Amino acid sequence: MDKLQITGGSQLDGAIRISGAKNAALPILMSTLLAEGETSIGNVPHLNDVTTTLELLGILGNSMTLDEKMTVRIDTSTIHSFEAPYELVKTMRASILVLGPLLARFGQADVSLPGGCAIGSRPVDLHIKGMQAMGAQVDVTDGYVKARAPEGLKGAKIFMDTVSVTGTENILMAATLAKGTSIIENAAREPEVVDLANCLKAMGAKIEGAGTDIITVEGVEKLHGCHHDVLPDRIETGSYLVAAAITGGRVKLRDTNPDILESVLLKLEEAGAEIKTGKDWIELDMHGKRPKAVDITTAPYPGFPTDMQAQFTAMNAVAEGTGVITETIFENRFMHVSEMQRMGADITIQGNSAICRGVDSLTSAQVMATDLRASASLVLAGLVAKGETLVDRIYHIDRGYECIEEKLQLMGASIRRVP
Ligand SMILES: CC(=O)N[C@H]1[C@@H](OP(=O)(O)OP(=O)(O)OC[C@H]2O[C@@H](n3ccc(=O)[nH]c3=O)[C@H](O)[C@@H]2O)O[C@H](CO)[C@@H](O)[C@@H]1O
Ligand SMILES: C=C(OP(=O)(O)O)C(=O)O
Repeated sequence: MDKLQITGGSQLDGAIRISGAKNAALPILMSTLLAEGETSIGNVPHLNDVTTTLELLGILGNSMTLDEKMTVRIDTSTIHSFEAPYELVKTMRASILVLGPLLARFGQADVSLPGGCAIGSRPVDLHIKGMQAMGAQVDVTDGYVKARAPEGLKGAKIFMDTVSVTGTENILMAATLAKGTSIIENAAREPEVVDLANCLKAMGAKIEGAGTDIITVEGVEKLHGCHHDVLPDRIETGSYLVAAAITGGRVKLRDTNPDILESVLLKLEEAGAEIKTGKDWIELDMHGKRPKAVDITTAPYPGFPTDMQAQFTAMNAVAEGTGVITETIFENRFMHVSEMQRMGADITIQGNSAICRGVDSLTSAQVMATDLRASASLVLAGLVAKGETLVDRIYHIDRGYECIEEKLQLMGASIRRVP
């Protein structure tokens, strides 16, 4: 199994391009199931989760082509299966996103239950309640969500008890082909939900309010193919900004969007970074300084993203002063802390908070990644640790970071993939 070997100590300095967002690409690729004819999706990131998604769409019977620029063309006219099997769902929870589109267009969907994962229990009850509210018969048996709506779905008013990103996306996709009007209240406002809504609108869907907490959908009879480019990955962007900040370096990130990263940019400024932005670029310069510790509380968008929490924990671990990180979205998202402690970090967990007392330096160790962002945070810690850090189980990283070692090398990091 591959590992990442990092020799700490280089101050990063360079410019790189940001890829399309994993968390937008996955629902958007799933949304092509709703469209009759061919849809093409551009700026798709080259990630393991994308490969899994294409594999799943292939199992359902779609014909697909992929060019060297990562534009995916999907033709749904040959769909012949309505089942997302356990083998794929267990490697990628976002597979649950086939539920809404298959049910809305074909009146049936069998999706393996994703189950829990390293960061928490992650139930899908809100997805199921949404489909039931639209008139589907849903049974959870043999480890599968089995949903039927032979007469089609009906528009409904749906209140989300908890703000759920993929829950909102699943219900939004289902509502596009339901008869009548659906209103999703307490909807997720994440930019990836807006990007999905924009793609659905290009297919002919009637949607208002995406990006607010009330989304209204007027169901239509059919959706058609379209072209849509996936928005830039704000979490990849944030991760490389922290990589520059933690090493006292500087970076210019291109093909990104500063407008969807406000909470993260403000925290980096509080940590002492100088930040400049343009329409599609961000420059961060730490001027060789050590970052100052910051307090963070994760929250749904526009709050501070839980997917950036581990990276800021790494930065606080070597920052000046003490920073408190509070995780409010997932119950078990501090798996990186015990690995950072093995590298000499002074972090204590109290309930859902991590109290980080910045140390002068970390020391290298062999560490193990437990989930995607935990893995990224260990790479960041490795960039400033004395000696050679070896990050194991990097298949987690390959789920969500395109060519991470090449991008870090371009910024001057000493990192390589080893067997
Ligand atoms: C593919 C994708 O886009 N993944 C993102 C998505 O995950 P995902 O959409 O799975 O996360 P949710 O927004 O649904 O989870 C938010 C909270 O709601 C709870 N919940 C969710 C659904 C449900 O039916 N019942 C329920 O109780 C979850 O356990 C969690 O505590 O949003 C998360 C929160 O920003 C991010 O960390 C993930 O990177
Ligand atoms: C938790 C994440 O992804 P997923 O929901 O796909 O597990 C993530 O992107 O950090």
